[in-house]
Amino acid sequence: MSAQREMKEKNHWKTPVTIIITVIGVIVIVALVTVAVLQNKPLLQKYKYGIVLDAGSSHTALYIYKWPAEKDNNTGRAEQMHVCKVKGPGISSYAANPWKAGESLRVCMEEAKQWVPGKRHHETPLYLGATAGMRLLNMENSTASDKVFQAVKEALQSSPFSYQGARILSGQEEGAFGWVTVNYLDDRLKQGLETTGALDLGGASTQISFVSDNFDGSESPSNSVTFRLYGNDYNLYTHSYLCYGKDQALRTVVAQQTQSGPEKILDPCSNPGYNTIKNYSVLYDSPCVSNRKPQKAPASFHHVGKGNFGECQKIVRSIFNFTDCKYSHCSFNGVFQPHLQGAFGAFSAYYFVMSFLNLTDTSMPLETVKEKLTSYCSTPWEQIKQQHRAVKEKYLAEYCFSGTYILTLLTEGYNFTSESYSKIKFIKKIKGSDAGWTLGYMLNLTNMIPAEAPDTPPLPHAGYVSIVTIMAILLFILFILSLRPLWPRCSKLPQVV
Ligand SMILES: Nc1ccn([C@@H]2O[C@H](COP(=O)(O)OP(=O)(O)O)[C@@H](O)[C@H]2O)c(=O)n1
Ligand SMILES: [Ca+2]
Repeated sequence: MSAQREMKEKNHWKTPVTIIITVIGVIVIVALVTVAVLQNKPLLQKYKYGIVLDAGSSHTALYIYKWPAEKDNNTGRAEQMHVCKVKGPGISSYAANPWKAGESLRVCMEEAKQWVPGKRHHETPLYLGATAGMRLLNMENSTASDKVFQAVKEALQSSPFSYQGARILSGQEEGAFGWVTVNYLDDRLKQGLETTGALDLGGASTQISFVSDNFDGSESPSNSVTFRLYGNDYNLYTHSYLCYGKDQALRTVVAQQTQSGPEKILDPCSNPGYNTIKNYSVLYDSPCVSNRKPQKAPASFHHVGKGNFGECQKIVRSIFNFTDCKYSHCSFNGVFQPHLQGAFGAFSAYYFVMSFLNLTDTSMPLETVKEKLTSYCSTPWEQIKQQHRAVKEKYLAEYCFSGTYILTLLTEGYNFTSESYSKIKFIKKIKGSDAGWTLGYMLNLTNMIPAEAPDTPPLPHAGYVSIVTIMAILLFILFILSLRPLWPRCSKLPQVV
């Protein structure tokens, strides 16, 4: 055999070896990179679910949340998946027939079964939290309140979900969980960023919650809520004003006016031309106004609109007590409040009212806000109705009062100045989830926000993938080099002519 042929045969044998080595090498690289890519990343995203019913004074809403199941508690944010508005009034309105309170929830409970996958039903926690409407009913008639809870509990327990209880939230809880929701959705807690204050306006109570550098809780411990979240300590100032939700405040303002002339009131907070007959017993059916009830009241009164912002604001002011304060600073009614600090998110009725009145832009000077309210209040009732045919008359009739109340509460009650007012954002949702106490409440009860910061990996996921890829390629090159003695020495081959 000639030297040339021998060489060729050797090459024939070596080519498949090289191919096999290359294929194995590629497989190893692909396998290593795949392992790196899949590290911590579930192949199929599975979700967990949680349900919270917000039993407010005016209505009940059922919220369904979902979050990635495979991830650690502290990664993958929980988000709102669906909301179901319960038909009819809030559960406290069923004091006379409690079973109807339970019945009212059934439609939304059925809807929830469609949204949460069947095999997750039994492990999905279900909570109901009641706020100021039930706080008032409980004060007025605790037996009726217990019966409403019994009915609600039975309705919820008959669902396939994992019922975790129905209870009245304290004002502090309501305020604090609203703050947790806003800051959680904004990713401020995990990143240890400066937090946003929370302003919640309900129908029967209103809450203000914020972190202030000069508040340590010592001056008024009842306003202090402490949290340790993701390794950061928060000392939150929070207060809930019972009877200062917009529906109870309106009741108080109307009741205030019936004291001077019980047959007819000429109300500056209602549009001119507004004229209805209202029932006294309905107006006074609340512990917020019962002390204002006239001695000899007729069965009904004429509620006539006058439409005057300035006069309306005077009456609104009169429901606040600005004089008594035993602390260094007070908001109103002798309640301690530290200096306002930072940005605020204002949600629930703050948002509904201000968005209707086109007043959500807080860069607008307070003077302009007043001018716009003056104009809305003085618009004839017939014109208002014609311009907003799709809006419920009950809401329409109240916007002059509600706008005036919000402005007065913020600027004179909480002491927002023209500068700090511009730091308020009127919001409904953050990243698709409603602002409100429900999400914060669920995160707390399911221990989804850890007290300590998660052990952050020294490198982000992409870093691991790059390093493993580079190492795999280097290993492969080394391996190929180690096989050098077997390489066909092409350059030394004699030229075949
Ligand atoms: N579309 C809507 C829905 C609610 N609202 C008001 O938002 C408030 C919600 O209060 P709520 O029922 O949560 O009562 P609280 O128990 O929180 O005091 C009520 O005053 C409703 O009238 C509104 O102004 N527009
Ligand atoms: Ca509420």
